[in-house]
Amino acid sequence: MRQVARAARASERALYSTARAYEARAPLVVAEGNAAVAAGSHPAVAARGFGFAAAGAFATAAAFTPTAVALCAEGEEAAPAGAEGSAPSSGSAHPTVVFVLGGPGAGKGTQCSNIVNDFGFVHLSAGDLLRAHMKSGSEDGNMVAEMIKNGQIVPSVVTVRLLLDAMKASGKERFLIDGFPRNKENRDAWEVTAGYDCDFVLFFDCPEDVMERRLLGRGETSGRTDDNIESIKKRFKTFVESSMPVVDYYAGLKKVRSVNSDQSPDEVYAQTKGHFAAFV
Ligand SMILES: Nc1ncnc2c1ncn2[C@@H]1O[C@H](COP(=O)(O)OP(=O)(O)O)[C@@H](O)[C@H]1O
Ligand SMILES: O=c1ccn([C@@H]2O[C@H](COP(=O)(O)OP(=O)(O)O)[C@@H](O)[C@H]2O)c(=O)[nH]1
Repeated sequence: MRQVARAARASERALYSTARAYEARAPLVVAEGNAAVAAGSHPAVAARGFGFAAAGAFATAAAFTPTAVALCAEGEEAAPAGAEGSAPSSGSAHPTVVFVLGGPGAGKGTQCSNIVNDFGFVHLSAGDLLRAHMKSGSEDGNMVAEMIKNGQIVPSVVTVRLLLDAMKASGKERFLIDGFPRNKENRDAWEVTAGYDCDFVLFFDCPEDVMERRLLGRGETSGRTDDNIESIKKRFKTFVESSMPVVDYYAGLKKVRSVNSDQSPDEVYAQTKGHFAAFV
């Protein structure tokens, strides 16, 4: 444990210099990133005061990764992911966060609504937040719109800020973060910016042909620019190449609670709620 803590502190010092070097190169973006940090609720993170840039996010995330891993390793030792259905101990220093992952159309949103009703979680869909942001007339709205249509992953600086703002605005302590993190950069940025990792990942496992049928059905009424066959194919590719490695990463940490979502909604929920027994 001491070794891990030392490694984390060393990485943190390295992170701080990286962030400072970065700040010198991109002051405007860091200012935006700091706004995101200020919106977050974790004091240790606010004290660090660093930011991400849309343009440089990928390179920067790579520089941050050792810290994220060190902090994660430390967190794991201090607060293990726990057995099925276990809740974090009371007095936890951070909110309860469950990342809800699964392919497009796997049924994440549908099941999140059920969990909200029964277990008092707040449901934050990263996709819904991005779609609202895109329609809000924001400066980067066009970029977000284009990326969603093409099934690409919006830079973390945008998504993490939207999520942390929404969490803060809710004033609540239990969150289902639906459809995020979608790649390694998202995951690293979350952990560094929020200052803590998720409690566990709820993963909906569904075959691609089933998801495709559902999405085409949803597309008849959703009005979404990406519920069409061309965008759906791109989203599947992004899911396999970028998002599944995140699920695999958490599986390696024994943090994934998996549900077969190729069943009726009621059957899926019967399995899903078993993972939340500790939150009644
Ligand atoms: N278990 C299920 N069986 C059949 N249809 C489903 C099931 N779960 C969700 N759906 C439908 O499939 C579509 C995609 O579900 P949704 O919850 O929006 O998925 P996601 O949030 O993973 O993209 C919606 O039209 C929804 O009503
Ligand atoms: O953290 C996120 C969540 C969503 N998206 C974008 O929003 C789209 C729709 O995501 P959502 O979760 O709403 O729908 P799903 O693909 O799961 O049906 C994705 O394809 C991405 O383009 C993103 O970039 N980052």
